[in-house]
Amino acid sequence: MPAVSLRGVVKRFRVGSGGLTVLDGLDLQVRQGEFVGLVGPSGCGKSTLLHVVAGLEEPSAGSIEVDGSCERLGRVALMPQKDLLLPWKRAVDNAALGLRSAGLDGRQAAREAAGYFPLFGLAGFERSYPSTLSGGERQRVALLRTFLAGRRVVALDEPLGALDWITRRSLHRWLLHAWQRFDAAILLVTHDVDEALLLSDRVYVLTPRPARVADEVGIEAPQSEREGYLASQEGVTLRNRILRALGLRDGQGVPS
Ligand SMILES: Nc1ncnc2c1ncn2[C@@H]1O[C@H](COP(=O)(O)OP(=O)(O)OP(=O)(O)O)[C@@H](O)[C@H]1O
Repeated sequence: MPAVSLRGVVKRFRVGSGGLTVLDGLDLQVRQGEFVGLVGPSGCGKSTLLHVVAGLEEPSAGSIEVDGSCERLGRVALMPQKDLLLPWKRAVDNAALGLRSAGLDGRQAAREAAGYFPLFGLAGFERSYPSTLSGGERQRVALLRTFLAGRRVVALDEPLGALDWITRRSLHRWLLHAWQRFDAAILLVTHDVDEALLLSDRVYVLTPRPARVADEVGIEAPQSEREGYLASQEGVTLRNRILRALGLRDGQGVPS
């Protein structure tokens, strides 16, 4: 049974006196424990897709199942694009919010959350307030909070979008650790084709709004060997295929 299954999903919003079709017959699947990337032009409907998967929005047509159930609320941990930490709570208490949403009391949740700080490279920062953390550290706390919600499906909306590439590369490592440790199915929205290729088992490429699947690309090489793979002829060909599906010509960034 797939972790996430979308069949013919359509989403329309009412805008003024008219309607705006954002998702237009999407078929998409995420297997148990799979890491799936989602790339597409700005405004094509990626966040809307995650909201629909998480049960925050209902589709106008089509069907969605998470772990074989149409009831999605409470089955998906969503990290929205702007996932702000609560400034008045220490890092450990921010991370513990994930566990509290899973039903643990405050003290127990904080103790358990603190146990994961070393895994996320956050040892020593447990009692720090968000304002004193770097951007990368804050995102790691937010990622930890998301994983600690204990859901089998994790939906991440551009979690690293605001960070520089060096910081992002180190966070890719933490993200892959967390994926393995929590054995979750991940749906990751990113603008960055290289990020999608470095992390994902499979990448869905979406068309401009209304979003449809323009291409679906599987990546065979294990994540630990991706850097080398992406520099190989096969990796370059795959990257160019995604850029073409996005309407960009062979890495030149020129719309075709
Ligand atoms: N609640 C809503 N009501 C009306 N229109 C909406 C609503 N939510 C999203 N939209 C519209 O749907 C379209 C897709 O938005 P969405 O945020 O899903 O795109 P996106 O691909 O995530 O964009 P970006 O990559 O820039 O974050 C946009 O045109 C947006 O204005």
